[in-house]
Amino acid sequence: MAEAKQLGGAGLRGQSAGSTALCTVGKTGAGLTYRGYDIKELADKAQFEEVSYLLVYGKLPNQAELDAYKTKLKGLRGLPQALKEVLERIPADAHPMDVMRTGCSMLGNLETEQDFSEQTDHIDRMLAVFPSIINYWYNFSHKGVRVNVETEADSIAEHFLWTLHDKQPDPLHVKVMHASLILYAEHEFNASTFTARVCASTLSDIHSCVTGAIGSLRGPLHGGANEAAMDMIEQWKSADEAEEAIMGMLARKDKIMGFGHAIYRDSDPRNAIIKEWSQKLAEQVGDTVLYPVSERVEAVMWREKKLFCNADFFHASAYHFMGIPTKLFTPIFVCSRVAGWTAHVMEQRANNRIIRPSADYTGPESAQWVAIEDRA
Ligand SMILES: CC(=O)SCCNC(=O)CCNC(=O)[C@H](O)C(C)(C)COP(=O)(O)OP(=O)(O)OC[C@H]1O[C@@H](n2cnc3c(N)ncnc32)[C@H](O)[C@@H]1OP(=O)(O)O
Ligand SMILES: O=C([O-])CC(=O)C(=O)O
Repeated sequence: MAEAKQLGGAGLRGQSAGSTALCTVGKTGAGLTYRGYDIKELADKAQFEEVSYLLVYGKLPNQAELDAYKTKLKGLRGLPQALKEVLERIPADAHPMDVMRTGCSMLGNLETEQDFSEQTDHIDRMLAVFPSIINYWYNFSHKGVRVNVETEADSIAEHFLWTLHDKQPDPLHVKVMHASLILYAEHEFNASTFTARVCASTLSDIHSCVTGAIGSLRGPLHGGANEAAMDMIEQWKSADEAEEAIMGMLARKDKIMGFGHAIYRDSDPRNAIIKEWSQKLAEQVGDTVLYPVSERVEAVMWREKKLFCNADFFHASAYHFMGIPTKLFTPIFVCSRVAGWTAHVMEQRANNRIIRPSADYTGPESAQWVAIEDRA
């Protein structure tokens, strides 16, 4: 394991803002772990529901617990009529992350958390219904179809793909979705999780915490990078063309989306895992362009800048190969990260003090009052 990145300067980098038992990120000797379990082992061996249960309920479920949990989640996929009506009014050209934000917020109006003792029921509900929200809106606004969201799918991974394409998905795609949802589920005090914790620290309700977190995840420096990476790589018809374009972008000091990380120094452990799945999917669809382009961009970025792919970069091609529209990439991140966000909300609530840091004042020392008619 490489040394931890030297952290300092702006963006609260390197400052501890609290403690957590949920996750280590880039910790020497540990890397990325969820409650002590290595990410590679989880992504290889677990279903997403085992991981969401681990995060929210504090332990890996045994078979009976997993079965009961999945049955419960399956029963929570339906959309209330009032939420369907709201989704039907959101235009096709809306940003899908705005749809998620509104969907979560509307759910909070219809099924308000009245007391923190209800928190796990609301968390289970959000995990189960978020894929229904985005795919109901997508199918209605783009195809005029009111898709059935009460599918027979065995898992959240399968339910997402089933409600997107309105048919039972390819088992390989379901397997990849499990891995993807696991990789995205949790990442310590990243920007969106910190947003959720700040909101939780005011003793606000769980839908407000998650709605705020969705807003933070939307930005291209965070979750939105997977879509931005896709928009970039699909422009190029060959690896050579990609290399030339990347060299130009670096010369212009453009940001290359899907590269770099606030904490990791020389690799993001999620990349190797999703990259392997992207390669398998490329073989399945007979791709000869997108995967080689992605690999070349990865090589050039490392050669030129020692910048590495983060979790988002190979997610772009992997999702694309599964027929997922680019605009739905970041909402999938929401369907996964809601497990981590809400586990953090529970952790914050269990040992709360309102989060309220200080600022270094940089304004004028003292200003003289000027009457409005005398102002320049
Ligand atoms: C799931 C996730 O949210 S992962 C993150 C997804 N975001 C992206 O992929 C967006 C692209 N990446 C970035 O903007 C950044 O790497 C961030 C936001 C992830 C991290 O930001 P920081 O911690 O401030 O980056 P860091 O301190 O390592 O930057 C060091 C230098 O590398 C540059 N750099 C970092 N990432 C990139 C990049 N992707 N492309 C080009 N240059 C970069 C920075 O501009 C900086 O240069 P400077 O010193 O001349 O200003
Ligand atoms: O940790 C971060 O800053 C961003 C990230 O990779 C994530 O949230 O998954």
